[in-house]
Amino acid sequence: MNIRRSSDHHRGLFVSVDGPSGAGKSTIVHHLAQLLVAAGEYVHTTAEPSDGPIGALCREVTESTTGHALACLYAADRYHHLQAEVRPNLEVGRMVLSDRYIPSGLVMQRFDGVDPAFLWRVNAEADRPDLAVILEAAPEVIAERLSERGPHNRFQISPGSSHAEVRFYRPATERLIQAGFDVLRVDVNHLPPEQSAALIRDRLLTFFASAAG
Ligand SMILES: Nc1ncnc2c1ncn2[C@@H]1O[C@H](COP(=O)(O)OP(=O)(O)O)[C@@H](O)[C@H]1O
Ligand SMILES: Cc1cn([C@H]2C[C@H](O)[C@@H](COP(=O)(O)OP(=O)(O)O)O2)c(=O)[nH]c1=O
Repeated sequence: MNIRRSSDHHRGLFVSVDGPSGAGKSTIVHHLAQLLVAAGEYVHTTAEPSDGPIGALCREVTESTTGHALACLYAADRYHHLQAEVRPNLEVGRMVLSDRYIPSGLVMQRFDGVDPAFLWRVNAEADRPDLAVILEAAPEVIAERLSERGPHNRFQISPGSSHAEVRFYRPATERLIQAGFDVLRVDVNHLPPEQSAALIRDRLLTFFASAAG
């Protein structure tokens, strides 16, 4: 099934995938990329923090820095990621799939008590994705997946971190919808990652259908 001719040279679509740590973002982005390539798309997968210099700094200082400083640093990485990697790929017609984007910036720095209004402001100039996917799951489900995988940093080690993350995602998702973002919420409690990816692919198909029609 060829959903769109890649030679059309249209701007690609920008899709972000966020959700609590352990929900399955990386796994789903991997499957989604495979499905889109099989459908004839050129796909560029990426993640935040990015592979660029500011992303490296984010990873280096996440354990030793907190609050507003870290919020600004992740936002700085986001603006640089857009300029250096996301936009250039979109411009040549590739679909860009980002494992974490603005929603993570609205959620994670709340662990350090940063005011949601500040997080919104510092991210306000970042490009709006064509589709912002938010994976949703019960804290017990993601805590279980995280304990099998192992924590990646301080946001994932405290026993209540999964509960807090799920709680922070609710107002962040509502804020995005209120601001007019196209949000797709996917309940990943029971779905295997391949099926979640297929659901997102089907939603993207509707974009191509409406662009063609
Ligand atoms: N739908 C699913 N059902 C069961 N386990 C899953 C599912 N999605 C992901 N996993 C597992 O959960 C763990 C976390 O997945 P990962 O994709 O790394 O999450 P994230 O990127 O959201 O932190 C991995 O060990 C992965 O294999
Ligand atoms: C994009 C972003 C990520 N982060 C954090 C959340 C994650 O703990 C970490 C990304 O590390 P990563 O190893 O990719 O974790 P995961 O597999 O759980 O996504 O960066 C922020 O704190 N703020 C942000 O804006």
